[in-house]
Amino acid sequence: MIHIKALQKKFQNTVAVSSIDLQLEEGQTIALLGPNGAGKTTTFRMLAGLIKPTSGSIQFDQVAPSMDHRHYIGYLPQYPQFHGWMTGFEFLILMGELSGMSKAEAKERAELLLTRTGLDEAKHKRISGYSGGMKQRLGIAQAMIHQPKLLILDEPVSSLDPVGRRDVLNLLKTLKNETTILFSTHILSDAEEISDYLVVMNKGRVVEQGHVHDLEKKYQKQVIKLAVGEQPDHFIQTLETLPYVKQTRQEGQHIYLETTDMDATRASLLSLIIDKHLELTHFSIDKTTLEEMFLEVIGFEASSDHD
Ligand SMILES: Nc1ncnc2c1ncn2[C@@H]1O[C@H](COP(=O)(O)OP(=O)(O)OP(=O)(O)O)[C@@H](O)[C@H]1O
Repeated sequence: MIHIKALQKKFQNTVAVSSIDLQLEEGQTIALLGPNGAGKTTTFRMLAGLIKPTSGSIQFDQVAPSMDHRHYIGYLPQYPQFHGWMTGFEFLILMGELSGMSKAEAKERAELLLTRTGLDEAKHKRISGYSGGMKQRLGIAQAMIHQPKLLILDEPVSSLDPVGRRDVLNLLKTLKNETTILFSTHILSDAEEISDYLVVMNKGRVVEQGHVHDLEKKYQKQVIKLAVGEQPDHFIQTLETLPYVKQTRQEGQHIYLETTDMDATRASLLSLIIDKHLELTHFSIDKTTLEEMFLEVIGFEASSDHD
């Protein structure tokens, strides 16, 4: 649906986005992840048609290259501006009219979106009295006023308190079925919770991308944590000879054992402990999270700077 090819943006001497290639599919919720300065906002501003790429191309399947693709996109900037003296209802009607609707159409759409975003009760109140979460929900309603096919949200939950954050995440979950959503965040658990596809950027480049479940499979490690009544360093040598054991490490009295086959390793480990009459004082199974994937790909990039 969106084909991004060799997209680059330079600001004087800063390369904000460095030749990225992406294919984004219709109907998905896509999270763009990355630390500060990764190039997320710059990528979004190019997609939304607010700034021109230095080179490369963005092609929308449903929009002819000669056409303005902006009607196709709803955009919520990282720091949205509102007229605080207006009510939420007035603001949405104004935004609808600015996007080319008649007053009657804009009113109807505003009513609908205020209900969708849970702002019905506050619709005749001034925006200056809205909480951060309410403003962000109003911002999402504004981005959806013209029924865009693609909703681009720049860090929609970063500045919110836990309640506001939860409200916006829940709203995004309900919007998933009606539009393609592309949003940025540096909080991986938010991305994991609501998105189907993850794109990780660092220093202007895409360093990893894939469907959430594929990335989980690729990066999730299965780890056994155990403690036995024997010096761990001695026991570790025996553990390393077990099949499927990939890596072991010791932290105090605990041994961490990474395996490629949890069932087989658990069985052989427990029979080893019984055979050797060892006292098992701790046994648990952990899975690493995508958080570690995020740190790994970001960390890898950071260290490659020193090459
Ligand atoms: N208008 C500009 N002029 C000069 N440099 C810019 C401009 N906009 C962005 N940059 C630089 O481009 C790089 C990428 O910035 P960008 O805002 O796209 O990152 P980001 O991933 O959105 O970061 P954040 O999470 O902090 O919002 C940064 O080094 C930033 O300083």
